[in-house]
Amino acid sequence: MENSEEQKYRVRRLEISDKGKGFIELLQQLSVCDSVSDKEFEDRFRDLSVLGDEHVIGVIEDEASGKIIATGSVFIEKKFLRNCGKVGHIEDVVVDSSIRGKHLGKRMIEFLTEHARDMGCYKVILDCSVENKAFYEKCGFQQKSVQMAMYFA
Ligand SMILES: CC(=O)SCCNC(=O)CCNC(=O)[C@H](O)C(C)(C)COP(=O)(O)OP(=O)(O)OC[C@H]1O[C@@H](n2cnc3c(N)ncnc32)[C@H](O)[C@@H]1OP(=O)(O)O
Repeated sequence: MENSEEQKYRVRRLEISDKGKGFIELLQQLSVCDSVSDKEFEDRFRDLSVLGDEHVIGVIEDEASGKIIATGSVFIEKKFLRNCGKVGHIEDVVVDSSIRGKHLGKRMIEFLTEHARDMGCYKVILDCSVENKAFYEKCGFQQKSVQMAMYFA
């Protein structure tokens, strides 16, 4: 991506005004997220803000349209293992369907993994579908283990 494009599509942290810029609609392209009121959004935003650098949500805003077109999050798990080591967990990565394939997903992953590295994590991990395995490999990840889940709702 050229420098002007890099400037245009820079990753920044989520801001409280981003709900009005299509942030929730973007998340809907990943999973169920259809009834978040303004109050619920603000309450959750404040809950997460208290965590500071321990939980970061990145976004890319399209300056032309003012819409949020990519997002992803990373939270930092503090462990006893690895001599009180830390692990970064990447979640909720999505690029707007109109602009996929232009390396915005990769930029988002770079932002999130760099944050985990800066926070002193010894590794960063994520779960993904088989369809997205090649994308994460291009971002430098390797397949490890098996994903397990138990849903309560
Ligand atoms: C931890 C999680 O959140 S998993 C959930 C991931 N999100 C989703 O599934 C939501 C729907 N999908 C998307 O939003 C997007 O397709 C994403 C986030 C998976 C990828 O974002 P994009 O911006 O389209 O990917 P990007 O352009 O950065 O791709 C980087 C490289 O991976 C490749 N790539 C991207 N997706 C795929 C794929 N599904 N299969 C094979 N290669 C892929 C690209 O061709 C590119 O290769 P290159 O470097 O050789 O040119």
